[in-house]
Amino acid sequence: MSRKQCLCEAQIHKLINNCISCGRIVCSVEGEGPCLFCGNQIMKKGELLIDDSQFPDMESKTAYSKALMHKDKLLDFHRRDVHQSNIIDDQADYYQIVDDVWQNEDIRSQAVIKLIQQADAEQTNTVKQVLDLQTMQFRLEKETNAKQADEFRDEAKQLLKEAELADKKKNQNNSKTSHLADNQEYQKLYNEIITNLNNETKKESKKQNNKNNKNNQNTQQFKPTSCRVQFTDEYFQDFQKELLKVVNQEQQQEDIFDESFFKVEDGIGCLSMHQPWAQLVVEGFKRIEGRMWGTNYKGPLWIHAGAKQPETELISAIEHQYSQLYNNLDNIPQFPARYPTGVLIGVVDMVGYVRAAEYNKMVPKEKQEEGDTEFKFVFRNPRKLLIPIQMRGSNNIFKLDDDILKIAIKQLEKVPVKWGPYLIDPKDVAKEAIGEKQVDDTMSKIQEQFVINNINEIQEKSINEQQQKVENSIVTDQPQQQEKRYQQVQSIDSQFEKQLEWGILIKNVLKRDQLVRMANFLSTKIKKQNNQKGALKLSFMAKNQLPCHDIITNTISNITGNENQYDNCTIHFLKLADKKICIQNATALILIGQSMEFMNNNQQILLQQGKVFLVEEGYTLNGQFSSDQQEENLRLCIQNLVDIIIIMIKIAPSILTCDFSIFYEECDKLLKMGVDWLHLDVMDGHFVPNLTFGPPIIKCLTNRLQNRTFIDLHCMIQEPRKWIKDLSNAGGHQMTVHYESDIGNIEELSQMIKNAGMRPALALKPKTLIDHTLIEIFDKQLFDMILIMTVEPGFGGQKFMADMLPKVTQLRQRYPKIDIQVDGGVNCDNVISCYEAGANVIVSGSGIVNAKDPQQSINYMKECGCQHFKC
Ligand SMILES: O=C(CO)[C@@H](O)[C@H](O)COP(=O)(O)O
Repeated sequence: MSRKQCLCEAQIHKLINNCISCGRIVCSVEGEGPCLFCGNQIMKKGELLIDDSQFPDMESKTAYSKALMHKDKLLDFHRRDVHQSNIIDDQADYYQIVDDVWQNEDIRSQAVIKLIQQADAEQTNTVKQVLDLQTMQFRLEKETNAKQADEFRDEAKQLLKEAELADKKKNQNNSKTSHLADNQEYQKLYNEIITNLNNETKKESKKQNNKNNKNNQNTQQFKPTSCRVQFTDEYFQDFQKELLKVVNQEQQQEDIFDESFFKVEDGIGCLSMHQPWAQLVVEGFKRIEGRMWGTNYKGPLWIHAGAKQPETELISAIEHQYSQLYNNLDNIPQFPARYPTGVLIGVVDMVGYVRAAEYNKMVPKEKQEEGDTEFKFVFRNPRKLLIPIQMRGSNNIFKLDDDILKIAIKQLEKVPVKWGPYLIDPKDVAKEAIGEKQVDDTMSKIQEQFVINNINEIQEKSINEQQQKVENSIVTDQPQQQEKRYQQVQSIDSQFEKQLEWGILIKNVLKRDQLVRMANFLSTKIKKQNNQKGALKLSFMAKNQLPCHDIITNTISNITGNENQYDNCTIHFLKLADKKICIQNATALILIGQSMEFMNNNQQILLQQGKVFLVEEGYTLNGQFSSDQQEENLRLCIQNLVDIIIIMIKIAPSILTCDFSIFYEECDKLLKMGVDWLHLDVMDGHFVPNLTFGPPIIKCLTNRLQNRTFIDLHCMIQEPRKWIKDLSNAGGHQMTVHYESDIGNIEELSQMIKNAGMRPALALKPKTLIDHTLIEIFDKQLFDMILIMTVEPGFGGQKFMADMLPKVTQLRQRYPKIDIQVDGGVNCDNVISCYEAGANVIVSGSGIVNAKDPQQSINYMKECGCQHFKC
């Protein structure tokens, strides 16, 4: 037969061999000779490429022949005996029955012969063209050998059916028969395999035991494997057990638990997740994450949202799932506004994990948020990034890049979580082997928690009802009656104590005298708290909602006597226990129930437990609370506070006119006078005809200032994007770039500044008019602040250009909330006109530094601002 290409892969014709170059399966139709695909010489079966010269010594030659013998022995064992066990595996789905080695050999081989005959007949198949004289048309007719091929195929099919039936029958009959017991050679081989497996298993379990600190081998869990194995006699049941051990070892490698592998050396871990689940984690909805692998990693775990864009339908479905999961709680917060992809989005505390079996016992089915995964990671304390940071993800838990970490920490926002219950107690997490008793304990704890939660809900409801009654009885706004209302509210105290471990930050609503009264009111509550500490702690622990939010807000409404005012008021409950906190520019801060140390202008103030302190707007407090929490917590906490503070009026002295030989001392002096920001003018000698300083000098200053103030960088430089990273590293909090400089793609530039952890701001020179292009830019909210220059940039001490103020007015009308800064020639004589135009951030160099009494100038500027903005 001449050589022809054939695609049967030796399923129909006899196998010659595989091509060792391209892997083609060569059948007898393709025959020996060069491979018809790649041209490489096809070796015949049994032919070896290895010659004696490849064995340097006798020893390796003997080893090689021994290996060959061993291979033959195993193949022999496999060929002759394996059919006695019925092994079903996934591969079988992909192969035809003729190729199925597990089938009855005799009948199968007859069927194969028939198929070969059929194929050969088809090979020589000829088709005749026949002219139909009736229709006068040609038709095709098969020659007799083709018909014969059809017959062969039918016979083969029949035989294969028989083979299948015979195999089934045989398996049924085989169940009680030992097939190997009388064959000593096989018995020996079997024993050999079992001994090896046993040794391997012992070694492996020892390793596992050491690693996981397990003492009890019996706690190892065997899991079903992808290969279903059914053995039919006792003898093979032993074999099965041993085999399962091996399979389980492999399985355990898949179901990875390797502490060293997932330990993020010297760094903070990050986990990549798909949206929308990732966002739900950092916004406090998703508290459990299921994985097929385990890890002992604990502590802050950053969450990266993978690049895959989630479908709208998927988002709705998952949001629906979570609203159901929380039983459509009334106080369930809004679902995330955005599900960004390919970015770092926040951080949670990884408490540990629970295994699937424990999870199923701990959490009722309807409350389970994770499906069929072995390890359930337990998350707490979610914090989200105000601005997600673009980055790539990776597998498993990977180390977060230090640079990204630095930036990310600066802009975290704490997420409220108390509205919904946690179903797993951290104490029950990450126990390797949980005994029956422990499980029971855990169950009772959870049941207890459910009960307590329900009681609390009922109590809260009744308190709210009482509160409502009190409110309804209020008819006038006379001060005495207001005072009476406090008294009434004070009497509702059963739940109130819950927030005594908390601080409250009230922004933008109460006047100073109102705050003092509020503080006094809360003080009386604290006194009560001191008398009943133990009981309070318990109820607080069991409660999973924001403590007394309604009571506080209602009290504020009562104090102000104006419910609508509450619309502008933001109240933040800050959990202060065990936290170090540093505060800047708080409107009002009432701290309750904690001993803390503050530093105000280098003066240490001890805030004692049980007392309330009020921090007025404009004050800059810096300091630390004594605590044994990690440094990390401190930084996160600082950022949480800084982020939630509304910036109203800011006095930002320009230090251009100060004495640079005592740079730090000059800044320190200004800070002690109560200024809000430091405005640093960075000039490059190109964009403006003056040179000042750059990142190294800024860094020296910020190092000494130790994060005491907000560093406002006014960059009068030609290529601002070149300097973003350096300026951020130098300690900048805000980077103002000039519209007239080489900004390139403005959206990209703004994003780059945000990514570097700074607020982006845009400055306009006096000659730049606010046109459509600029309005489009500002409408996109690319910048947090707009700087209207009221002098030509480059030098301090110039004359204020009042004709720039209409620009400020124009912007304020369109953007009521944005920060608008004025810079150049601003002093006590013109500051009111700046406020009136709508500016809220005042840069003043010579107006403060060269003033007769700088402190007085600062105070005056502040007072005018407060009066104008009624804050
Ligand atoms: O950016 C600049 C000048 O380019 C300003 O920051 C001035 O340095 C402000 O100083 P005074 O005009 O208030 O003296």
